[in-house]
Amino acid sequence: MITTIAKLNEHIGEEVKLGVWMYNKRSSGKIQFLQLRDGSGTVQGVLVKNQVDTKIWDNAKSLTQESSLYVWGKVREDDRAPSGFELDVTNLEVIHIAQEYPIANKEHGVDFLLDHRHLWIRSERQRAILKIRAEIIRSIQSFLDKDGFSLVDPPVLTPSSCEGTTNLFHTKYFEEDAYLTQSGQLYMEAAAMALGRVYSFGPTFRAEKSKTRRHLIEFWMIEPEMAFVDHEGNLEIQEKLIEHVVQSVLENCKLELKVLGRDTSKLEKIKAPFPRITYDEAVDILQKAGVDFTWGDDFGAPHETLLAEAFDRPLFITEYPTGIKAFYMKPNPNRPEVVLCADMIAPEGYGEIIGGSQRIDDPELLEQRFQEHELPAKDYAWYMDLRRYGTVPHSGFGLGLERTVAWICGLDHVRETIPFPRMLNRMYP
Ligand SMILES: NC(=O)C[C@H]([NH3+])C(=O)NS(=O)(=O)OC[C@H]1O[C@@H](n2cnc3c(N)ncnc32)[C@H](O)[C@@H]1O
Ligand SMILES: [Mg+2]
Repeated sequence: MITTIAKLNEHIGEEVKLGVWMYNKRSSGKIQFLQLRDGSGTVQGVLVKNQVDTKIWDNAKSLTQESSLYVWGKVREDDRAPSGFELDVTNLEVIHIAQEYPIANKEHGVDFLLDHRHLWIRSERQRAILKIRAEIIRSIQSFLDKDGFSLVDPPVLTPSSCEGTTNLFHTKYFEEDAYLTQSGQLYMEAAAMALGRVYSFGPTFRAEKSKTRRHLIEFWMIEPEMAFVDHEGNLEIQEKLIEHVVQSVLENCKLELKVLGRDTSKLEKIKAPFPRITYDEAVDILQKAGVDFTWGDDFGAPHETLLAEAFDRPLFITEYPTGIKAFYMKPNPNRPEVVLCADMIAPEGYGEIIGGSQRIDDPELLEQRFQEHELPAKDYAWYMDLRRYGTVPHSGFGLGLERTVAWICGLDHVRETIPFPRMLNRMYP
């Protein structure tokens, strides 16, 4: 019966059949060692010349890197093997002899690997990253579903902006102008008035002409939105969520974290509550550290790194100046020049992974913000209705999936965190 490498522990001593690709091999003349993978894991197939038909031996010899085959063999425990098992091969059937594989088992440049991303994702490292990405998604949804959140899907084609008009992706919607969504938030606010606690999970788009290790043009965001939850309640949900996600990856992705060589002791420390400093306190820290920084400016990556390095878990920076934040953010009632928002800054220099805030729930103030931000009221008439018909205090946040994956995996660049990265000057493959 055909099984998978991940389930070999259920078949110790048994003869099994696997569908695999051979990603490497070595031979001692009388024994061939086939490095096999099937997407669920890797195992070494051992072929002994005098124990199989010549035809099987020759078929094995003909295998090239990434050739596909069925292989039969007896599962044998071997604690020297990463998976704990080896396969004593008794038969094999070639499915396809791969052409000369472009990604040889050696170093390649980033652009070459990105040009071959459709093949690069087969490598053990990239597979490990994508498995951890999948676990992060699973654990986020599990946490939110258990906490009474409902998944709601916002539109991707939208008539207006949410996060400013400088990085909108414009397209045509028949005769009308349309924009790829920057954030599902505004629609999540409508959904929260219907279902209480909701979240969206999907691609979002920012035409940002910035080539940094944190920015993608298309990235995936999880956007929870909660009716009757205030600023502090928002932070508490975020820190519990991140604690749960990190613990889930530590529990369920041990092998993948080992493949990446990730120092998991740093992840073990990620426990709520997370430290909170205000924007004012952050400015004070920077200025005392000799950084030339003016109140009212936004933080850049170096500032976030310096501020976070004093902490071993994510840091909330709260209450930024109203003037540098989005139109929808609720001002602090006692100090209107700052808003009830927070960025969550990951440790180890990974920067902002979450942006969130309490939303303006006062109709007059929101009308005023549309004028201040020169936003066409007609495009937001539906959004104003949320304040005309039973407005309530509500808050939410956007978790950037790729930046979270980069931090938890300990990666240098977000391009490895998404199956097919869209970056400045790259939309292929
Ligand atoms: N529902 C909400 O309240 C979300 C809110 N409307 C929003 O979009 N906030 S954000 O612009 O800070 O983006 C949120 C997160 O989205 C990530 N982000 C934001 N922009 C990017 C780019 N360009 N590449 C990768 N990741 C990005 C990053 O982790 C940010 O913290
Ligand atoms: Mg932000």
